[in-house]
Amino acid sequence: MHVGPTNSGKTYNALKRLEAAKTGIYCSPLRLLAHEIYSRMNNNNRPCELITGEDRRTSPFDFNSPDYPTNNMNEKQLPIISSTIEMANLSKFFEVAVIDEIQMMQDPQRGWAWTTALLGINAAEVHLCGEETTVPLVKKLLEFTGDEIQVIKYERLNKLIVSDKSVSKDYTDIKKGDCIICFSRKEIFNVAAKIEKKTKFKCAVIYGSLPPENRSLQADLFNDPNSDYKVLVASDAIGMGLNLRINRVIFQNVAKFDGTKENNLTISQIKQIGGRAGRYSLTNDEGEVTAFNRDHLSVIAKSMPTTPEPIKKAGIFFDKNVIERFSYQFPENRISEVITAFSDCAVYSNLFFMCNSSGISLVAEEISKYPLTVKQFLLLLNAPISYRNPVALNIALKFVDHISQGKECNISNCIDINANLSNTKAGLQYSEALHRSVLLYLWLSYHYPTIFCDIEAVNEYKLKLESAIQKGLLNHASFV
Ligand SMILES: Nc1ncnc2c1ncn2[C@@H]1O[C@H](COP(=O)(O)OP(=O)(O)OP(=O)(O)O)[C@@H](O)[C@H]1O
Repeated sequence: MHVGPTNSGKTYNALKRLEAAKTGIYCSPLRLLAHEIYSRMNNNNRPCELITGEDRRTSPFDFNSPDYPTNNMNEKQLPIISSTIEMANLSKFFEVAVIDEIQMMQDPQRGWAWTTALLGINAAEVHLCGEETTVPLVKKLLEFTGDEIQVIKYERLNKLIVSDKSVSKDYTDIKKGDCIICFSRKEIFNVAAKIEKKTKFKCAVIYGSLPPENRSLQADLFNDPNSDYKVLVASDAIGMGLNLRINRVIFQNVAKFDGTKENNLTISQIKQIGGRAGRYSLTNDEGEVTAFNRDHLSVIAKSMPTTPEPIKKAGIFFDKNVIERFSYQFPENRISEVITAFSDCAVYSNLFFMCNSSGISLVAEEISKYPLTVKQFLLLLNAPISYRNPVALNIALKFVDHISQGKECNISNCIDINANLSNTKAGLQYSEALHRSVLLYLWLSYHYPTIFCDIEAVNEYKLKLESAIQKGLLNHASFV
């Protein structure tokens, strides 16, 4: 286990070991990070394949070519795999597996994917990277599997300091390399517009519902020393995966609205977000963390040196095959009812918790209106369907309709791909919803290749959407 604070080289060292292995897999928390490792490995002459829900790519090397990469024994290297955690191959044997951000086992929605990989991956050496708070739980779980564990502790590569004074609320103290952390899309655009008005800097923006491709483009704008985008305004979506040239993190707030109420940020969240300042290899200066509000700053100052409580439980989720067998016993009930009953009745040890199935229940409710087989129904419950966004949900249901009828689905059957994509606030939101639909189409194409076979048009449209979203983001000053 490689444990330590953010920016301490945990993943870097685990990946060095993976690169040298004969066979191996990297399990990523994010699609974009899986892509980054895929590109980085192949650029380092280490053949690598990519497997995510939406994308599969072979290594760019030709095995029969004399230039095919070899190891120091002059043997041709088998490709390693870079995969998203949910897609991790649990049946193949690997010499080395790397599971990144292992503390995500405690995530209420996706935690099950880390627990399943930890307990199920078939490798001689498994490298877990993440927070030290996960060590006691991992040790307990490994008592059941009989694995040996070695814990390697890391220190931050760059110094990180907490400012002794807060930043002026009128934004006049904003400097190049600052990153302001806000907790809603609306607030991000408001703050970015004010900073652009009060200072000479332009702002790049990053938030959770932005497609990863656009997050990456915004990160490039901010990282490029020759661009005017010297300031970043972002949500906590920057906590994982992106390498950013941030010198100073400024918290706009230390509480986050969850849809019903405001929750104070946890110590672990404050450390993870604050730790993004002063990323080693991008900025060699020390990082700094501060806030606009003095009370917020004292919360941050208390949190940064504090060790968070160890995590106590790992997420689990039901197995599709079990639900399928269950559902045959209750032919009178809808599958959504079977799932709810299963979640309510499941008994498990206190080392685990059942991941939140409310999103799945909403999707189940919507798709139960279509004549699907049990297998189709259960597969769709795992699909990335955006049930909260009416535009994306409506398109998803058109896809479901095609599946239920076994009818070929061209993207233009479900989306007007020739319609203008505007760069207004509403236009940006609309393009973001369409992008989610396109990703769903690609996800479905791997499960129903004869129904969702319009791949070339979809990939072309995906690029068009990313370009429209980028234009919308550059126009953010007009949103407020
Ligand atoms: N020995 C090294 N030589 C060169 N660069 C390094 C070295 N160790 C780490 N880095 C670079 O420092 C940065 C942070 O490293 P890494 O991503 O491994 O940190 P981490 O501890 O996994 O942090 P996080 O949890 O925030 O991802 C990366 O850009 C990485 O490439």
